[in-house]
Amino acid sequence: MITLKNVSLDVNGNTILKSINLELEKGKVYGLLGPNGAGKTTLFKTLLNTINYKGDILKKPDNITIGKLIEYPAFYPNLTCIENLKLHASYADIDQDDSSINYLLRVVGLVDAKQKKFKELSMGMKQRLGVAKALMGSPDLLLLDEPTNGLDPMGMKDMRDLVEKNLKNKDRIILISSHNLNEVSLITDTLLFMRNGEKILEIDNEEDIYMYGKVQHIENNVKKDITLLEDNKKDTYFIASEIKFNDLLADKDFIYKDVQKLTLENLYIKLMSSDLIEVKRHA
Ligand SMILES: Nc1ncnc2c1ncn2[C@@H]1O[C@H](COP(=O)(O)OP(=O)(O)OP(=O)(O)O)[C@@H](O)[C@H]1O
Repeated sequence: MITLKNVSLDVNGNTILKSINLELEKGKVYGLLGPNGAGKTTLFKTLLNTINYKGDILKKPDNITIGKLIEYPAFYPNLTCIENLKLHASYADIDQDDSSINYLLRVVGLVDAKQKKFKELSMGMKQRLGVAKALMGSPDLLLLDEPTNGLDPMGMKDMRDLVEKNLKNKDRIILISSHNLNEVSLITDTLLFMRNGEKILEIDNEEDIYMYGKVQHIENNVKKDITLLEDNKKDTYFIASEIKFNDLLADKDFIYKDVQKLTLENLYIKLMSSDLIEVKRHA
């Protein structure tokens, strides 16, 4: 488990990350969504401890290992896949013999291309080699920053299968950032929406349809199955999966108004183009 408490970053007076609170649990895949400049890559860098942030990141156990694919995968163009991975293993002081490197190449579907030079690989193959590098040492936390960037639909599906079948396991936390909402919704357990350096909503990724509207009579009760959102503190809104919302309708203590169905894309647009932000609950 990794806990972020009030993680913030200011650079030259600009807020890059704003008081991020987050709990990452092992066995789960998290999707990080947000527009260009929202702070997704910077959040990865705080987890990697490569930038000076304020706040705390608590890791249990504290020797959690991290694998990363951040920005464009960097390899030597004239070396083969296998040579690149061996070189990285020696730089990173990770004990990898030939059979474990071959195993990694098999996991990412590159075993037939292992003697190809990096510069000869397709974009999708390069990304998968980047994943193989990230997987070295079987990390507890895997950070994948836009792993489907530049991939065609087949490449995206390959990456999705790779995450679901080979990367996800009960002991690992996976955090994936992407601009591709469909991809993210297909492979993640939890969606994290970021805007202007702030985590504005965290929601279980259960369905493609979300119910959204205003909610009243929430002050004295805490509804577990809805996420409350505030818009400039004028009104309280809610967001819930369709199934949960149908259960909630039976509870007459709550009044829901202006309810509409939103696709993930519509939800994203609404969150990014308004002041909506998740309300902290009093548990
Ligand atoms: N080294 C740096 N110095 C100053 N500002 C930076 C630095 N790196 C990033 N930023 C700024 O931090 C903000 C967040 O950038 P970041 O790369 O984390 O966003 P992102 O959500 O990953 O965006 P994208 O979707 O384009 O990858 C941006 O405004 C960016 O200009």
